Amino acid sequence: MDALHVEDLQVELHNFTLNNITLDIPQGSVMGLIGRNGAGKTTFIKSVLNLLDRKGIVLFHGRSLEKDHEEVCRDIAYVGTDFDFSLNTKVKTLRKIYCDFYSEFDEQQFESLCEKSDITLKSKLSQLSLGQNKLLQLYLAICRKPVLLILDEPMANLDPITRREIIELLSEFMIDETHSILISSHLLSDLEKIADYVTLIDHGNIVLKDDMVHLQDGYFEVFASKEELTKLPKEIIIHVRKLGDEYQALCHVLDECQLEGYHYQRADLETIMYYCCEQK
Ligand SMILES: Nc1ncnc2c1ncn2[C@@H]1O[C@H](COP(=O)(O)OP(=O)(O)OP(=O)(O)O)[C@@H](O)[C@H]1O
Repeated sequence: MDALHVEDLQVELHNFTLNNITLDIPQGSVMGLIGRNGAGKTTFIKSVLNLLDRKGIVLFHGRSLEKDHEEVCRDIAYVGTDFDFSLNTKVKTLRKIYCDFYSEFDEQQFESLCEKSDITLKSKLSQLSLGQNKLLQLYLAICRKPVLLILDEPMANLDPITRREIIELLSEFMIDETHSILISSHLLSDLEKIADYVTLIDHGNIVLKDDMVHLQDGYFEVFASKEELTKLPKEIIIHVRKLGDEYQALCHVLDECQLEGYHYQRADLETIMYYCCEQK
């Protein structure tokens, strides 16, 4: 069963359209959502959660938010770009709200996570750093014990050590095979550590969807002349860029032997994104 099934999702905003997005997140896996600024990642996440008007099918473990609102809301925890509490709210007030509202909320885990990040229970949100605010949102979400975590840029404003700790925390969350994560991030090296699948959105369209093993092993950047490139099988060439007299191509091969005799290097996620996104 898929933790999230999205089919033909469409969103029309004033100056932006999200076009026929179709994707599945198998239960027990982490889907990374990547794309340039303004590509449509947040719009996608918000529309999946019915925070924006949309067309299409969205099912969480086979259930829809419209028909099974209570169960679906209990199963999902969302960390977005905004935090819906007043800056005067104290951490201990949030702890109480979450304890009252979510029967599964793990108070002890929450307190120990806060302590680790120097977030004191008597602090107001206004007294926390940007990073601590983000961490607090993540801790509240994780301690609710959801089955699906939806995280929009959770690593923004976090230092490299804290980011590692968050990746460990998310990896611990994923030990339970019924858990799944949808995570958008510009920090591709973080996603490379945790995502099982990656979806790349560009100008409101999915331009690439693959699993991380393929992404890390099957994509190569080939440097060649136009004549040399024409000798490569067309089906392995994903995108070509011209730089001066030289051509660079992103190729997807099942076996590196297919590139024998060519000057090439393995493409990381950033390079793949560079080729697949339209230049502005
Ligand atoms: N409420 C809204 N009304 C109208 N347009 C919007 C609204 N929210 C976002 N947009 C537009 O939709 C497009 C996609 O924005 P979105 O926030 O989804 O991008 P993103 O991929 O999350 O970008 P970033 O990486 O910068 O956060 C942008 O052009 C943005 O201006």
